[in-house]
Amino acid sequence: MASAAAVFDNQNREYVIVGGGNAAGYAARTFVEHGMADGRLCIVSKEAVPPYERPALTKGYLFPPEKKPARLPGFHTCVGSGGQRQTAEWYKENGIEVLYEDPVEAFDGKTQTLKTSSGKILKYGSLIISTGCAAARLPEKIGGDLPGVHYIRDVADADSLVSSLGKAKKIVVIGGGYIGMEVAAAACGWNLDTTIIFPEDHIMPRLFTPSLAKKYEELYEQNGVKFVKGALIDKLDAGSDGRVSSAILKDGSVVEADTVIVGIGAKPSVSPFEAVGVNIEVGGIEVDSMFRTSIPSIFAIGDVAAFPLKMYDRIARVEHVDHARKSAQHCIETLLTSQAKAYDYLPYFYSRVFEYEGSSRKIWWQFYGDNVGETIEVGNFDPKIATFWIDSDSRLKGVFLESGTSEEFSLLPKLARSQPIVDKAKLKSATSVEDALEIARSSL
Ligand SMILES: Cc1cc2nc3c(=O)[nH]c(=O)nc-3n(C[C@H](O)[C@H](O)[C@H](O)COP(=O)(O)OP(=O)(O)OC[C@H]3O[C@@H](n4cnc5c(N)ncnc54)[C@H](O)[C@@H]3O)c2cc1C
Ligand SMILES: NC(=O)c1ccc[n+]([C@@H]2O[C@H](COP(=O)([O-])OP(=O)(O)OC[C@H]3O[C@@H](n4cnc5c(N)ncnc54)[C@H](O)[C@@H]3O)[C@@H](O)[C@H]2O)c1
Ligand SMILES: O=C1O[C@H]([C@@H](O)CO)C(O)=C1O
Repeated sequence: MASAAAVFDNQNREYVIVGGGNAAGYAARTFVEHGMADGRLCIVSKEAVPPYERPALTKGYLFPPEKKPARLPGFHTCVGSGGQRQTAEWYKENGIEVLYEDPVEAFDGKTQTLKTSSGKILKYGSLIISTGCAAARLPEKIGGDLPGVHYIRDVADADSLVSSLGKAKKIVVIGGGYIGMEVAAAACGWNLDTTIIFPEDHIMPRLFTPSLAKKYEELYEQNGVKFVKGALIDKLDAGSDGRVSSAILKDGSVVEADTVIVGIGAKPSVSPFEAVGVNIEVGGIEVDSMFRTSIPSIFAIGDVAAFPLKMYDRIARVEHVDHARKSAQHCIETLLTSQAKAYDYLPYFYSRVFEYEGSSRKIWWQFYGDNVGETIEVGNFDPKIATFWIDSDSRLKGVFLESGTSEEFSLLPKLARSQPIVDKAKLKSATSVEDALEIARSSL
């Protein structure tokens, strides 16, 4: 590609964002807010549509047809945080060039050029890598690519899943993390026979305590969902029609299924940017507190960025939308204003399930901070429950709340950010979630 830039001089771009996902949408907004988008910004996207709020794909998108599912253009960024809906027209009106379905396949840092799959050569002034993650897959040799086996990362995946759900009777969900929990709850809305299979002994092992997980598992069981815990998949088998027909577990047991949804984690999409510098511990492109990589004028944001999590003094990758939004805003603001402001992120995760009309119980939870130290759980899940993570110095490090009011939820980031010393005995003796939150508030 060495001479490409000279040949394709008309392909010069001042700012290029690679990846048209959640972070890209918020980055584009920040360019517009600073009057720096018009004729100067180009987004190179693998997908066929402008950036959208990815969380919707395992929530409103999977409502059954009669329960008014969410569809594009309804949830383009930045509506998820109460902002403007940036449709394809919005990008045009703001003079932003978007190349659709044309992923970047090659990168040359010396000549500052990118090559897309259609063969376009783009020379950039500044490059923002926002390629996100891709779903981890089960190997092809154990049936990971059989018809009827689904992964869910983008709207095309979600469309394919919806068409399978319409015909499905028995579904198997592999993985007990976010996708597993959200897709299994969605399947209840379609009245499908649903089994979740995962290797750990409880759901959401990265965040939930065993006791918290038990409450949610019971709710899923009341909705008819079956759990197979501590189990690994040996292979997925196909029926005579070539479609998946069962999951065979390592212990030899067989779980029948006409549709399988795999949610076994995500991998940062670093290719073709490996040379920019990959962090070996957490994966992803390594950046500093202003999202600058090791190469001048190249930045990385969102799921793919391995950044300094200042509060906890460690390098982290965060695969959640709040960080995608905030990292995008922070990176573009510091880039365009030359303000040397360090990103100081407070981790925030949430989920909402059983939201469809007619569901017997909606659930919605939020977590802020770090889930380290001992835990104190308050409440019976009727509907509220709270968990507090407290370190050996009695500092509150993390807090989880189910079914809070907006006022209660707004207390959580204050607590997790300031990490007050709490009276553990008093917190343990709290008679209700409201009481526990009041005790925590009074320690601020
Ligand atoms: C189904 C689902 C539900 C989720 N729900 C929640 C939730 O409820 N709450 C929450 O906090 N988080 C949730 N997340 C996580 C959240 O969506 C991500 O953290 C967020 O999308 C990250 O934004 P991003 O821009 O970094 O990556 P993405 O949004 O994944 O965007 C990356 C984009 O880059 C494109 N791309 C990749 N490689 C190339 C290339 N070489 N050239 C061009 N384009 C490329 C991809 O196709 C994609 O469009 C969910 C994720 C999924 C998959
Ligand atoms: N509400 C949310 O924040 C939300 C919702 C959906 C998706 N997401 C994001 O989407 C991405 C993918 O989600 P996910 O649920 O797949 O990842 P995850 O990391 O939350 O969960 C993966 C789960 O897969 C299981 N697992 C791992 N390896 C396995 C294997 N070989 N066989 C069987 N099971 C295995 C484990 O039970 C683990 O909990 C993540 O980045 C996640 O943060 C977030
Ligand atoms: O952050 C989110 O954005 C979407 C949706 O609210 C957009 O309309 C969604 O389901 C989230 O959790």
